[in-house]
Amino acid sequence: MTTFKAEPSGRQTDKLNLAQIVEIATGGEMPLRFRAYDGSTTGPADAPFGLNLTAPEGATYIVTAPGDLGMARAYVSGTLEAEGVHPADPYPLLKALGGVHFERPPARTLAQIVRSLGPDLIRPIAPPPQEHLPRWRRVAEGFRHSKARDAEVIHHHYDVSNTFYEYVLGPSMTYTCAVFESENQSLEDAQENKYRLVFEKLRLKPGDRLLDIGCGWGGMVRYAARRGVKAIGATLSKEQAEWAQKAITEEGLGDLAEVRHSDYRDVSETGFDAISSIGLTEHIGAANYPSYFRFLHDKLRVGGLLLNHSITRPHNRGRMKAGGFIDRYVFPDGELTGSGRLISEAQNVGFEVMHEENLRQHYALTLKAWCENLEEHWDSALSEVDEATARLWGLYMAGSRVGFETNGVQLHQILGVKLGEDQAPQVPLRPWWVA
Ligand SMILES: C[S@@+](CC[C@H](N)C(=O)[O-])C[C@H]1O[C@@H](n2cnc3c(N)ncnc32)[C@H](O)[C@@H]1O
Repeated sequence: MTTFKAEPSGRQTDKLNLAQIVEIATGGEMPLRFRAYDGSTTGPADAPFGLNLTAPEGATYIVTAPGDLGMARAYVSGTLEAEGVHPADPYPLLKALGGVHFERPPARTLAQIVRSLGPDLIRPIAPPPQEHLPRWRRVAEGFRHSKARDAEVIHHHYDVSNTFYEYVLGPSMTYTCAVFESENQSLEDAQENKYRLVFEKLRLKPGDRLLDIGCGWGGMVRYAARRGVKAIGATLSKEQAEWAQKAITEEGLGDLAEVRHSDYRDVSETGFDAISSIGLTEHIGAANYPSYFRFLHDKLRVGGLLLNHSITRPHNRGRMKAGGFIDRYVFPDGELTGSGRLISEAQNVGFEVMHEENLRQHYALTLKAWCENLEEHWDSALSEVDEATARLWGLYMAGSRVGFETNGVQLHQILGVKLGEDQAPQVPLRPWWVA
């Protein structure tokens, strides 16, 4: 790779073309082919993947919102085209870009860039105009996670189209990390493994009562009901609840299973034998962890078990918000912390934490399978959602896969048990499930 020189043109007064600006932004280590509408090019000409900046609008997105937000806006607007990859799965391109250190250039170089782009490009610009990509209002901490705001945010992500999710997720309609016995196992089998693992960790048996919060399309609820467990699921997504109730009826599980369109905080029943929370914690915000775990503790009988399955950070320091385009377009208000923080918060309300398991490699495989599904059903998917939405989903799933592979994020299952006043042990001596 060539090494970037701070003054590629030799004189600070010279105007830079778009390729030179990209060279500066990537520290001279552009691993992809890059070409722009001004005719300039950079990066290795024989690289298998490339980026093509087709219009000034794309340049403006990139320069006015530095980092992944601007790139993502340009990409979903179609003014930054990826070459050599399918839009359902830009993973190879993102993986190559993952090695680039985007550095802020020195002030004089920045001034030169601004001069080069000119006032037309350095101007405020609305985000891509697609209606389905609302620009999320930033709200102050105290207003995030009100029931109304959470309902709005969940509606945005989950009520896209059940059919679109069927294409991406496959028949299990499970939108969380699967558990793979081998890299070649099918997604369907791996999702079944995950449900079995949760079911067994929770020591469920016929006649028990399970509460599944953030239940999605009801996969866990139906798995448990098929095995004689009375299961209630709660989801904030109306479309999910309708889909799940229909599936419950069609399978003849109506006596045992129920999925409600409801905030988990509105579940009034108590005395559950077990609670599963699979992919919900990411949505609730770290400030709410104490009330979240206290609520779940209150809902269990003594000896009842909680299985908390969620994306985590690999450490317990620093910022928790996803930031960038994920925060703006995919999971507004989502927050991640390390598993240590989740375990502490569960312990602080009285759970005895018995076990934790990190499944990060499994989430990378799950995301790979979702991208493959989207690619296979691309044309049909485009009759359900517009192309910008489909491209956005491909981008965020492939980017998340890179995140799990590079340990930017992890996935933890945490198992806790509610003790009685005497603090007596409530579970067998050794783990009772097959890993
Ligand atoms: C990533 S999905 C996981 C769905 C499901 N557990 C699965 O594994 O497929 C997250 C779920 O959390 C739900 N959710 C988020 N906030 C919620 C809340 N406050 N109350 C109830 N459900 C919520 C969403 O509606 C969605 O069903």
